[in-house]
Amino acid sequence: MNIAVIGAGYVGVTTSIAFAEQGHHVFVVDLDKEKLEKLNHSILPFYEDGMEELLMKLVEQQHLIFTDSIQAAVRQSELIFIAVGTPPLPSGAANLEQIEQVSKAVGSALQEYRTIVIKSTVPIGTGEKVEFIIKEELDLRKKDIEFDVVANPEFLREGNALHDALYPDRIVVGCENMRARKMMEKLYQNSIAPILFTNRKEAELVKYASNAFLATKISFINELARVSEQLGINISVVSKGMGMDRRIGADFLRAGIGYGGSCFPKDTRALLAMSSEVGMPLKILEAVVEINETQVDWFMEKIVKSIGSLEGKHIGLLGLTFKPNTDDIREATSLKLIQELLLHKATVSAYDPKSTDIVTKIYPQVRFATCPLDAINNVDASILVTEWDEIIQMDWKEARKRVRQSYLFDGRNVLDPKKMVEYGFCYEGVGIGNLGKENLHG
Ligand SMILES: NC(=O)C1=CN([C@@H]2O[C@H](COP(=O)(O)OP(=O)(O)OC[C@H]3O[C@@H](n4cnc5c(N)ncnc54)[C@H](O)[C@@H]3O)[C@@H](O)[C@H]2O)C=CC1
Ligand SMILES: O=C(O)[C@H]1O[C@H](OP(=O)(O)OP(=O)(O)OC[C@H]2O[C@@H](n3ccc(=O)[nH]c3=O)[C@H](O)[C@@H]2O)[C@H](O)[C@@H](O)[C@@H]1O
Repeated sequence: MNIAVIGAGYVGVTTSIAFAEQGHHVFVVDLDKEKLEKLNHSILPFYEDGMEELLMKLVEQQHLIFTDSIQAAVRQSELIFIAVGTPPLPSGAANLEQIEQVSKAVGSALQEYRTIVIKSTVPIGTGEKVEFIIKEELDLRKKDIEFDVVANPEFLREGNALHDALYPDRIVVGCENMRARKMMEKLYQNSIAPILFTNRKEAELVKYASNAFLATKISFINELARVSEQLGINISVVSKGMGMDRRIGADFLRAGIGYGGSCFPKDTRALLAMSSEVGMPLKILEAVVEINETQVDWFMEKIVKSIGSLEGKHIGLLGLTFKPNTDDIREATSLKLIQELLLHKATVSAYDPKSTDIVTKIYPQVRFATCPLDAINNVDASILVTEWDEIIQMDWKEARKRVRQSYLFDGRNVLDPKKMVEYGFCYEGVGIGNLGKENLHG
């Protein structure tokens, strides 16, 4: 099929590559000419391991065409995917400006029947809104052209994006009639993933509910970690025990210094705003957001409790991105942590394999190291913020020799506490308590 994908962000580019890899011809549209130019030269606008090679192949085969013309893409494609951003407004609600702009442009480009598919994460009722805007444009042009609007939310994870787009757990398609459903069945006819057909609003809510539920698992375990610590219980063992029950599931039960990224914080707040708008604010979600927003503060309290005033102390941060295998620092907990450390008048060194350039611009006061060992050279405390393999597997024995004081805070519970104590660290995780105090003055 010929497919247009509007918006060349993480989702637009990844789904375009996945469709092209499945044999479709994809026109990728964006307003950002510089981005299009780079994509044309097989340079991704974000870091995702292994994706550039595939991009290069598909560009060479002309299965992927990059353009700034919505008109040309809409005219040549049977399916039009909308994958633009839906960033948060100050109220927490989603900003639909990009969606509205694209809907208008699609309305003014339509010449014959098209199925328009919303891939972006959008508030309940956006399908109707998009339909209304397109209809309005057609009325202005005095054209009576038929079209359908479908909701087909995306569930990919950054860092695993291509795999998730090619082999999703499920495909959710919200449509309002058989014609649209048939188009979507044709598109996904070779997919091995189960397809759930719903109405449009149901599909829109499945997306928010899924992200909110995953965020709930994280905040649940993070709050429980605070309690475990008081009780002298290791939360990692508790997570393991809970996760062995298939009804609960082991994923998203890892305690840490909080979730970040471009989606969980944004989507939980947007769902809260939607629920409040209909007079039913989701109490659980209010708590989920609050726990996440205070997790760094709680972690900072632990640090201060252990090492005392941070004034003049040298702190080394390991990892800055909101999770490993991405260069994304949107809503990364590292940013709040740096801000707090600087407020406490600490000196901060940091290492990250991918995001140093961006963070340098935000915090020029921070010294950016070239490798993990360099980041903790002569520090009073080391903090693991993002669980990059390179950081987990660094030479921790050597690391112990480099630090000035042996405090080690594991913000992701990924290091082996016993080994760290053996190497001479005083180790503290999230809900794991404090081990190796005897190493403090060694
Ligand atoms: N980033 C992720 O991992 C995931 C994101 N989502 C959702 O997908 C949507 C897109 O997310 P991202 O790709 O991260 O967004 P993004 O903000 O990185 O990219 C959006 C792109 O749309 C382009 N754009 C904006 N207005 C346009 C217009 N009028 N015409 C053409 N292009 C236009 C922008 O230039 C930009 O390149 C959001 O709703 C997000 O919540 C869903 C699943 C995963
Ligand atoms: O809507 C979206 O954009 C996407 O949001 C998340 O994907 P992503 O933000 O890429 O990253 P996740 O792997 O979900 O991690 C999010 C945050 O939760 C944290 N996390 C995750 C798991 C866990 O057990 N504990 C924990 O603190 C991570 O460190 C990270 O900061 C969802 O997993 C995707 O399904 C969804 O499509």
